[in-house]
Amino acid sequence: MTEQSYQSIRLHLYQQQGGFVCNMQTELPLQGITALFGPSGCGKTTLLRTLAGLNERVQSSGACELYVQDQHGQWSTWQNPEVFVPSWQRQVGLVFQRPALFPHLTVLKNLEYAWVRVPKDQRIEQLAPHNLLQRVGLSEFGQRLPSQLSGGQQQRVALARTLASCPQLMLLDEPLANLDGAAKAYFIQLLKRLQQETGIPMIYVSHQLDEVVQLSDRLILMDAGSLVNHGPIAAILQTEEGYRRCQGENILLARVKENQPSEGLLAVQVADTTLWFPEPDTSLRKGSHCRIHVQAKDISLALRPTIESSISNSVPAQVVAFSDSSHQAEVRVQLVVKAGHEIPAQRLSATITRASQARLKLQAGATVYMQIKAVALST
Ligand SMILES: Nc1ncnc2c1ncn2[C@@H]1O[C@H](COP(=O)(O)OP(=O)(O)OP(=O)(O)O)[C@@H](O)[C@H]1O
Repeated sequence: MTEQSYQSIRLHLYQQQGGFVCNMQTELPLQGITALFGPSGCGKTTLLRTLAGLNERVQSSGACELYVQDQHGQWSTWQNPEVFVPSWQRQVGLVFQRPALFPHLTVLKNLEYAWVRVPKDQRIEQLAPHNLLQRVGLSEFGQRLPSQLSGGQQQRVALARTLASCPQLMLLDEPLANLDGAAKAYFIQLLKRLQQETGIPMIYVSHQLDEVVQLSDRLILMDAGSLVNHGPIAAILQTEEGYRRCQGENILLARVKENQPSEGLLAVQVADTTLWFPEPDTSLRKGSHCRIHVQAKDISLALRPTIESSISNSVPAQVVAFSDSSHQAEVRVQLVVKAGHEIPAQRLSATITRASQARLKLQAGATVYMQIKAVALST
């Protein structure tokens, strides 16, 4: 929808705060949703605040050079020893853990507050307050005060208000942290849809791996103040480092074979196997590539293809190795699904009990059949 969005960021940040040292030097493409993922205290918020223009004082205790590339390929400076562009001039939208809405303004007026501050020639009609309220499913709630909404609804208003400022980049700091299961699931789907519809790149901070894997297209792995790796999430999970840090979550690359809205089922091709699963998104076109998410605990292993089972998805794979899981009675089986025609061989993990490992006499090199419940798969 928007052609006004930033393309990439170039950053060199050196910062000491207490005993913590943040040292990052990178160029980050801005495409789709990028998750900043790493353990607590690794510097995710520090990086996000720097991008947002909330880290001006770093120049006195460290160094920061930050440049942004616009849609025409032009670079401009956001921060260096001579220049500091304040947050409000960066055209970035911020969403935090708490919605921070104006309590005395109605929902609609909260959105209008952001919209009227956008210069007329920079406004994107689809991001006008009424359109946004509809997009976040709150058309009926425009005249309510924030206090008359649930926490999940308030967070949707906060997201809509940020979009109403027509930003060229969205920065989100754990926006799901205070939401319960149902509100979280709704928000994840909403965020994915809004990103695809608006084309505005988003950088999203989280230390919840399942959230990150469901939501993001790209992943930045962080640890102890450094960037460990970054790239498309499926590629990162295939690296040794990504696999180790993201154990328990799998992304499979697949090609859409059939999308049957009447039965609500999607069929995708992975290597020579077809997987079926319920998928609400009927916009996925036949022949297009997609990514499938499945947790290691939702994959069981069999030595032969099973018949007469409610589990219809069975994918042949080869056992590569075993690694310990967090529970002593469990083991993670590293598997490789053989290459398809267009998609390379893919590594993933299944969690089973040690008792099952012994019973099946599983060893490296064995061929197994991964049984995956359809309801455990999602795009
Ligand atoms: N104002 C400050 N003064 C001193 N140390 C700070 C300050 N702000 C943050 N830190 C330290 O910097 C480190 C990085 O903090 P940051 O908030 O960026 O981490 P994070 O990865 O976002 O963590 P979390 O996931 O827990 O939110 C931490 O060790 C923190 O204690």
